[in-house]
Amino acid sequence: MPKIDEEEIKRVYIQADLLYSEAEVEQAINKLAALVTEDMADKTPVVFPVLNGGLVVGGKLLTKLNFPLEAGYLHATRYRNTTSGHSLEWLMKPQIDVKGRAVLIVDDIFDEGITLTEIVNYCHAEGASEVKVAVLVHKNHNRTPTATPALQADFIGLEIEDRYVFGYGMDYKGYWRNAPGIFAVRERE
Ligand SMILES: O=P(O)(O)OC[C@H]1O[C@H](OP(=O)(O)OP(=O)(O)O)[C@H](O)[C@@H]1O
Ligand code: HPA
Repeated sequence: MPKIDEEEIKRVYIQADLLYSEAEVEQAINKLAALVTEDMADKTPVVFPVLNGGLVVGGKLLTKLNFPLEAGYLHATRYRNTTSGHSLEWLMKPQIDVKGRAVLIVDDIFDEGITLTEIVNYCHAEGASEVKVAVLVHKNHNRTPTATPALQADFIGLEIEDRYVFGYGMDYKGYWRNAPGIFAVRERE
């Protein structure tokens, strides 16, 4: 395990640009809850936050969904605590049977969409009757690989520009998932 550069981790936080304050993010989670409730309140869904990044928004969203649902989790990673994506590695597949069920996947960020595409395809292959996706943040860019089917998130909290971000579950090299807001890493000048 390479030793972490604590100075770099602290510097990145100090120099980062705040894109959305804690209050703005909390408001976005309330909006997500309203959108999900309107669509799924009568479907007794199974809700799976995607660990690690979906831990914060998943937990915050769950207590705002005031209708019958089952909550589990799944764990998949593509960036492995770096700032660029690779192939998806499953660390834990859903442990609740999704056959014939409406499923809600909750994640922190839709970037290239590869992670959520694979998870949605997996749930469909396991027999889910429908699979919806809620993300706290959607990143705007044109980098999506052409091989990726054009999955769209069904419920989006906030739109962000094409910068590497952290906070509210999103990490910078494994750190700052706890940052109280959404911050963009400052590019080197
Ligand atoms: O749209 P994509 O380009 O596929 O990227 C989005 C995914 O990347 C992050 O997970 P990561 O692989 O970093 O694992 P983590 O959740 O443990 O941070 C994030 O939590 C999303 O799940
Ligand atoms: O900008 C990002 N930040 C944190 N995690 C991510 N996973 C994909 N894109 C990002």
